[in-house]
Amino acid sequence: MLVLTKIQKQYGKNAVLREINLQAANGSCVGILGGNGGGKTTLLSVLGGILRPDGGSFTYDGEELFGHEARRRALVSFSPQANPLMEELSGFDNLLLWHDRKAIERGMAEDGAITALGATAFLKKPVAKLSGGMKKRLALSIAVLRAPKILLLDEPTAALDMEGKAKFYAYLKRFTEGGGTALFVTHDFAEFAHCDQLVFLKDGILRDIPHPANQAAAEALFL
Ligand SMILES: Nc1ncnc2c1ncn2[C@@H]1O[C@H](COP(=O)(O)OP(=O)(O)OP(=O)(O)O)[C@@H](O)[C@H]1O
Repeated sequence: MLVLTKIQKQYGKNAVLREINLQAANGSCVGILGGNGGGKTTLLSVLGGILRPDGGSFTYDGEELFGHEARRRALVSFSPQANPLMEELSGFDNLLLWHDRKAIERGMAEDGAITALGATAFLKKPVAKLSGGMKKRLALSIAVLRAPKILLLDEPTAALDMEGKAKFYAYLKRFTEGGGTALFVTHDFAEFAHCDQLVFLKDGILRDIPHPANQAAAEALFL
């Protein structure tokens, strides 16, 4: 079980996360909805170790991850909105910045994660010559290759074509069926069909949305 309790984060006087509470079962996908500037990226950045929280706790199966960086890194992977790629290197060499060669080769096998995301075919090309969707497939491959228990996904499908999205949803299903927990930020309401639980981030607080949600009811939350 993933449990967030009273997580807080402010930038100067701007309290973006006031009191974040969430419980997610192992093997589930939580969809996170919210307006622009609502704090979704801030929340994933705090959980992903990019930003330091001002307070609160983040536990996985009872183990505290805030302040325990090695354990957080072993259990949590973050796919940020902006791809963490070196443009002048090939896709393969970008993977090598994060993973050892054996893990990459396993990922490139027929049943591997890189192949599942549709990135294996263009790994020899320099990233600068890849399309936006190809870069996102590569960035997602970097995030998932460690086989984390918790996957933080910040608008993972924004640049993907229909095939890329279908491959990503299939990977997400495989990940949660294998016991992984995903936190999935998206602005595309239709994507919540791939989630088991929905929450809405507004005014620094997460509110539950009944699932499956109806789009009109979700839109009303923004007003
Ligand atoms: N590094 C920063 N320094 C100061 N304020 C920041 C910083 N990053 C974000 N903010 C502010 O925090 C608030 C939340 O931003 P955040 O990027 O977390 O929102 P979001 O929900 O991910 O938005 P979007 O849907 O537009 O991606 C905004 O008011 C933003 O201006």
